[in-house]
Amino acid sequence: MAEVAEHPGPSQRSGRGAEDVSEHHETRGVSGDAPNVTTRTPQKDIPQATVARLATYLRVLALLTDDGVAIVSSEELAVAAGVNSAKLRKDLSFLGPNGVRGVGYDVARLRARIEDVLGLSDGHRVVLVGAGNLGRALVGYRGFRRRGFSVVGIFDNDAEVIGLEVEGLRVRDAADLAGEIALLRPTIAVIAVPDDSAQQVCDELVAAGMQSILSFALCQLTAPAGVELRRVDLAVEMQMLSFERVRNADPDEPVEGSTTANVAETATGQANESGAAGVVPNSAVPAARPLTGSGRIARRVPAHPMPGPTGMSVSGPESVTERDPGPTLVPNRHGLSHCAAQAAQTTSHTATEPTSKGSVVTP
Ligand SMILES: NC(=O)c1ccc[n+]([C@@H]2O[C@H](COP(=O)([O-])OP(=O)(O)OC[C@H]3O[C@@H](n4cnc5c(N)ncnc54)[C@H](O)[C@@H]3O)[C@@H](O)[C@H]2O)c1
Repeated sequence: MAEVAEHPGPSQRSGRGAEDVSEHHETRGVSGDAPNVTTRTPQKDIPQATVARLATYLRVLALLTDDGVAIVSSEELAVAAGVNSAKLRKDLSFLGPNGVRGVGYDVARLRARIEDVLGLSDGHRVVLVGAGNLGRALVGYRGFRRRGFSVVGIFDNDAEVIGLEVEGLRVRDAADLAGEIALLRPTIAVIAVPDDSAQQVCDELVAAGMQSILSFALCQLTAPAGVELRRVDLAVEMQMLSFERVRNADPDEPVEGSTTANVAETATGQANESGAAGVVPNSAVPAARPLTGSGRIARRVPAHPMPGPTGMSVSGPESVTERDPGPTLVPNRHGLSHCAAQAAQTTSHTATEPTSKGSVVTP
């Protein structure tokens, strides 16, 4: 938390910018003076981009709590979250009055309020289907539990995997999915099976009553209306980084061991010095640009990044500034042909793709 303390640090006293918190004052929700959350903000009124940023604020608030910080100003919270303070105040206005003019936000109360709005107050029970490389890494990541997501069941259909213990959980037989889900009462299901099994698993989860499904399969899945289906593709995140890296390259500034021509070749997939299309030798890779560069991702990085525990990062700034390494991902051994066949019929929301209204548009 040293980063927060330095720029300028949240404290037990009111911080700079605390007076700004009075900008948001909606009549619904809790009063700034009320000790308890009594009224739910209608979640449907909150834009999805704001929801994604609320999750970021929540992460920052959790770290502040860990550090014993009781009050934080809007400016301090904004810096730590990597957004500008006006946007933060606008986001928090959806929660109703929370801050106190000249004082700031009560960290515990704001945290509880955001958890309430995000539906996290009671935590979530998560089941995961596919106890392979990815599934085991996800189950092994303790950050989920810290953030209210407890994996209560893990399933597989491989006889050699069923019965194995993963992080204290016995891998259950996927054939028993429906009955086990009725017993386990999960609120979220995660799909980590190969692409050619993903739709079938999705259908089984829906049939078992699951209404919130997160899929790591690369192919797009379909589900009935009323089922919230989100997809995470870390490769898309890296493709976006790749794009930003190329876009941020200054054509007038030669980079050691490289030329602007190299950059252009990388972007277009044309042959470079090595003679291989789209492959650039290490020496030709341009140096990283300063975070203050003109690129969209670079602009979203906080001036003073705050590391913190994160889960499957599908959002903006925190994915650049994580403290915890998160799950270790192992390359998939399956092809993509199945996905291509399904690409035409999609209903899933893609958490990481730029076309989504999802969390990629965080600050
Ligand atoms: N979105 C991402 O960023 C990302 C990253 C890595 C992997 N993936 C995807 O995650 C999936 C899993 O990858 P992996 O490397 O863990 O694969 P893996 O082969 O190591 O594990 C897959 C597991 O699923 C099980 N399985 C297969 N069919 C099943 C079914 N019908 N019901 C229950 N279990 C079943 C297998 O027995 C195996 O244990 C793949 O689709 C991969 O493309 C996505």
